[in-house]
Amino acid sequence: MPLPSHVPVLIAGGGPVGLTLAALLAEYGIASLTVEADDDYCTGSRAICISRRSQEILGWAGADQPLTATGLPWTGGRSYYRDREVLRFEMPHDPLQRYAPMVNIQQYSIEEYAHQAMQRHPERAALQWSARVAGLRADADGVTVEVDAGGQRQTVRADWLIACDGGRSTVRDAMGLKLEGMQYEGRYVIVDIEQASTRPVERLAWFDPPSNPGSTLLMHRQPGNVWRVDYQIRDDEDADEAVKPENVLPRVQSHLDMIGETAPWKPLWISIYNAKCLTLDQYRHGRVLFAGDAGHLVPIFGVRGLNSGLDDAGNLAWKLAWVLKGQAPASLLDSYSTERVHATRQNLAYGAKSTEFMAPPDFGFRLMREAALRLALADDTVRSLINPRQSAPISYDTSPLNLADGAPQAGPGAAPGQPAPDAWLQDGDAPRYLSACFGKGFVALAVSPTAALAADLDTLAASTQGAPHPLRIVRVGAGGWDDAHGQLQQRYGAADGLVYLLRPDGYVLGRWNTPDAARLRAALAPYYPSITVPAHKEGQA
Ligand SMILES: O=C(O)CCc1cccc(O)c1
Repeated sequence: MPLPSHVPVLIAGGGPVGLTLAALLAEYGIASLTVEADDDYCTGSRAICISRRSQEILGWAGADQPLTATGLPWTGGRSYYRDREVLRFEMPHDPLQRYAPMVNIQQYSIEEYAHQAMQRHPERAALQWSARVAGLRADADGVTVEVDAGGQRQTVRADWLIACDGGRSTVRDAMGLKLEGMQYEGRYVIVDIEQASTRPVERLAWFDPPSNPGSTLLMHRQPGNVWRVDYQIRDDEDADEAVKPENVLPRVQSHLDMIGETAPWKPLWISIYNAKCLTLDQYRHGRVLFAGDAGHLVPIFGVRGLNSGLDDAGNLAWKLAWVLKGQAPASLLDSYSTERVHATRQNLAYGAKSTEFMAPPDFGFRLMREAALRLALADDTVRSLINPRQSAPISYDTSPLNLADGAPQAGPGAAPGQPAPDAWLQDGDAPRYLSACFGKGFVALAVSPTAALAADLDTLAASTQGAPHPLRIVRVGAGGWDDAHGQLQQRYGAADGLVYLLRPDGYVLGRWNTPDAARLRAALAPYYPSITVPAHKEGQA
């Protein structure tokens, strides 16, 4: 198939991050072409745990419904040392929440749902299978990309190239860039098996279990009676031998016997893994941007891999849209790199801690783990050391986009740079989730505004109506939505007159107490060219 000679955005890599980005861009009215080297969705279930934040992001793309319908929600887990339970944990959740804290589903399903979301915009989101980037030349205005597709080399000129082509990124290689960091030596065999079971969905971990003495073993349930089993192999084991079915099956069987799962089972997919903490130090290189594994490799423990890649897509989509629609200068994309490199460094710090527990890299870590596990048998206070530190959205504390905090007394939970907490509100009888307002334009959340403030906000919103993604006002109290469950009060310290400006990706840009119109205009002018800020007069404060 002939590829277009020019596209606004070329996405290299049609995995879950690339396809989600394409679907988000299409929602924002931006056309993209995604090229994927394989001829179908991935094989093997690969990433399996989708965080609440990732579910929200997939929701902006319109890909959350099949995920919620098929995925297996879970809220916590249990860990065992030898044959005794040493930890039972719950992730923060309440029955009013829009999404479960975590949903288990095979990566290929995420790819399929994101692709389906793309297909709702056939004019804006094209996917070419069996097409790989073979070379590129970037300049100040765009990137000329050589693509091998259907046995032919074709040239595509892209205004922007987004590398979502995974850990072995050809874009990264072509640009001579290297991931920096470290790798752990401890290796895990990853096996998917099919077995019917009535066991609840939760994270299960065994340290030194009688079924596999000396090893650590994880189990996660996935849809379709599929179980992910990860187990650590000994340092002296040969990797090629370790993944042979004749070596894998007895270890899995021994574990199933131990936990009393007696139904017939069969292996579906076998792989091997060692934890890596690697990143580029910048995700923007002129007209080329990196997202997901192409830019960073994060340990699986704590499930930050795919989830951080989807966060990249959520951060990048609105910024690219704003730049491409002429609503913001290209320098806005520098903040993508600053924010997401910061997030990766946090994720790597958490991931490293989890890995040091799951695959202790030396005698010292092994000894510490042994001590923690033994103590945890008797002492509740030690149990937090065993907690897997599950993925959570990272705050952008030092983002250049954050505005000075005008309402610190409202508490730290929704300060500028924080992921905006969700809240279940009521619009008359209709329930409304605040998070459902994200993924479009900026949102001004106003708590019981005075009549003058409400009028200022309405004027401001009206002045953005011609923009591709206008400002939306969410008024709570005083004739607006109702904080019926007290969640806004609890999470936003919602005193009368507070105004929060929330970014399209659901991060807090700024907050103030009864701000005047000039302050709100100044805050939003960088994102809405129709909002003008009067020139600063000499001598004015
Ligand atoms: O529960 C954990 O800490 C890791 C779960 C997981 C995530 C992705 C792949 C995999 O094999 C296991």
